[in-house]
Amino acid sequence: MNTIHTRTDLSPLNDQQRKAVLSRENRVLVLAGAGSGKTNTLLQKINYLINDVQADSKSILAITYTKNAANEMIDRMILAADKTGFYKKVMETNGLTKKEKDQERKKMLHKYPWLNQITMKTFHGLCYQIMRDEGVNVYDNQFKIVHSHRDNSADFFGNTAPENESEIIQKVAIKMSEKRDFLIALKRYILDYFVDNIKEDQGSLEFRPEGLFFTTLKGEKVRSKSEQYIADWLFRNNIDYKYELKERISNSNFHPDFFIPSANIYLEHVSKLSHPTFWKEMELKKGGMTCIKTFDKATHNSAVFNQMLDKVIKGRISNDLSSATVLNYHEEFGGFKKELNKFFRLVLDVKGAINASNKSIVEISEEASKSKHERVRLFYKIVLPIIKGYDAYCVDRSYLDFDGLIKYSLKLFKEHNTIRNRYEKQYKYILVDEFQDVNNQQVAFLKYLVGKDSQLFCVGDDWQSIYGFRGSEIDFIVNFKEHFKQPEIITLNLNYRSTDPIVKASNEIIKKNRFQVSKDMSAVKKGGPKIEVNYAQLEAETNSFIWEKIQKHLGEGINADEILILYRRSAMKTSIQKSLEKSGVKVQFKTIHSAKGLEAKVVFILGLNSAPGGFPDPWMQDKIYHVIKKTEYNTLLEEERRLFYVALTRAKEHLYLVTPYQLSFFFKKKRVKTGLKI
Ligand SMILES: Nc1ncnc2c1ncn2[C@@H]1O[C@H](COP(=O)(O)OP(=O)(O)OP(=O)(O)O)[C@@H](O)[C@H]1O
Repeated sequence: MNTIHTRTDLSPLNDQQRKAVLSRENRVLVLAGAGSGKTNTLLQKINYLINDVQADSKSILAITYTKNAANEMIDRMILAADKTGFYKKVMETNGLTKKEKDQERKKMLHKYPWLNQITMKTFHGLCYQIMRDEGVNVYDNQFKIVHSHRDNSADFFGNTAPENESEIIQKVAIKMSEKRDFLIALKRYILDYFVDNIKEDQGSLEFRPEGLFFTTLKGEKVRSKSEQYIADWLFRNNIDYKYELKERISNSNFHPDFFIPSANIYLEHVSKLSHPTFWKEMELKKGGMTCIKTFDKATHNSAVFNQMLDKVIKGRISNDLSSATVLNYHEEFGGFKKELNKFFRLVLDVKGAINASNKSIVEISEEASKSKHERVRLFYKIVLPIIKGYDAYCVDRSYLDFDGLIKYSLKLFKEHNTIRNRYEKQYKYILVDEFQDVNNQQVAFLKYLVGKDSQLFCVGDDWQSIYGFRGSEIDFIVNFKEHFKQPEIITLNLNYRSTDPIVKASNEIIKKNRFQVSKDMSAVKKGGPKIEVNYAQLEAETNSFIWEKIQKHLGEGINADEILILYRRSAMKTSIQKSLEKSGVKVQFKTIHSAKGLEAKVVFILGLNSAPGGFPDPWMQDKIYHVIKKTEYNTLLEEERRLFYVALTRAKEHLYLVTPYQLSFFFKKKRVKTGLKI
């Protein structure tokens, strides 16, 4: 490339990075693999716009995916501007709290007004600003922000609602549980799918594990789904019963399935798997007791079964059953708090995915009713009314949650062209980091915001798109030119972060994906140690492998905070984390999803076995999400591979792939133990 004289020092950049910085095209996508300096390029672009294009700082908008990323961007801009080295020293001061860092950042921004005037925000932060200034046109201007269950860090300057998303969703469910039927349906769902963990392929009647497996509404365990049904029916009808009560008639012990004291009858449920009931009946007869038999066949149709129970049991009870006792939410769920919290987390994630999609609640409800899995159908039957209740609760109190911020900003732009024009005119340069993670709503918003003559400068890596389950659409980056007309697409091919073996291995893995933009990444750092793969029969063996390696690297002078242990599910790290903590070694533990953007000298990736719950486990994504977005096995597997790519590329020098049990099929036919050759 010919030397171009610029006020901004672009000499540290490589040719492609420089090309991106200098581009004057209106739509630019910088597409590149991990560690290639995308964020760096974006920051230099801002410097170039200010120093060379002489753009007004107020006309620059940089959008990041997380609040932390926005702060990091601001920090990097301040560091570049502060020639005294003061801010660098501050940042390097050990033990500064987040609050103190925020204060220092604010002070520095005052020192550099041009920097202060650049808008560097997340989509939510930007929409908050827009709604605060113009929201009165589409919403109550006294609105309060409801914090997301995932991110409580955003600061809305005293404009935060007194309750967060999680608290509201539970409040709504509690209110709805005043209706007995709703409470019972919710409890049944939690017991089946969060306590008993029944899987969708375990057909409700045929699935009959040994022993007492199924939890009844009353809270005890019974042997089959049919028995559970009978127990629940009795509970719902407020009829007291004893399950498998030990009886002794004429010298022999036996356990009739149910005894109902108020009717003085026994109930025996008969299925193909039941032991013969003949002698039990004889014994009961001898004792002058009534025994009623119910049959499995009848339970296939719940209406018929209900009718039968109504007839044979209610008729024999003298009590007035109409005054069923009021069930109390807190009492009913007292013993299942953990499971209930898990359920609500899922509800909130699903709510987010629905909001990120283009589908309405009605469409989701129709789609869900067609699911072949009972678990999925029941989930939406219970959850969609909760989500509706949540939305109504927020509107009543002028609350806006993160999804609401973008939804109403979009509405504002759609319905108020003059306002939209004003923003379009203001932001002449719109830069978006991590573009692979955008969802439908965010792209719709961008399309309103970016004017014909403004520059949209996106950077991202389709190989690192890992939030499909939350609604991110990889298609926006892979098929960028279909969404934004005539773009210039620049690829960066050099990885500055990782050594040669790491870059080669990660390329090799990701190339197996079909839906991707192929890129040729190569390492700037040649040489470097081989990747080590360790698998053993026992978890204790893999743990001692990790332990020894950590000791070795600490001995070499590598800091503990340069050692990162990555996992897909928290169960994978529990035992090793415990033993490291006990010995006082403070390495970083992160889920792969939360390690995005990080780097470390030494990285361990745990749990690499392709068993259910391992990694990869494409079916780990709950089928509940398939209602919002149809997803096939291969698509899910590709996302798993991208997740693995993100994990691999966090490592700068030493990379260890570790698992007890069977090794992942990500490595089949590769050499294992040590010295993986890829
Ligand atoms: N031209 C360059 N010369 C030397 N080092 C560079 C250059 N560009 C980037 N780097 C370094 O490479 C590393 C990765 O850069 P950066 O974090 O910007 O990459 P990225 O592409 O955003 O990474 P990822 O997508 O994996 O999060 C950083 O340490 C950065 O300083």
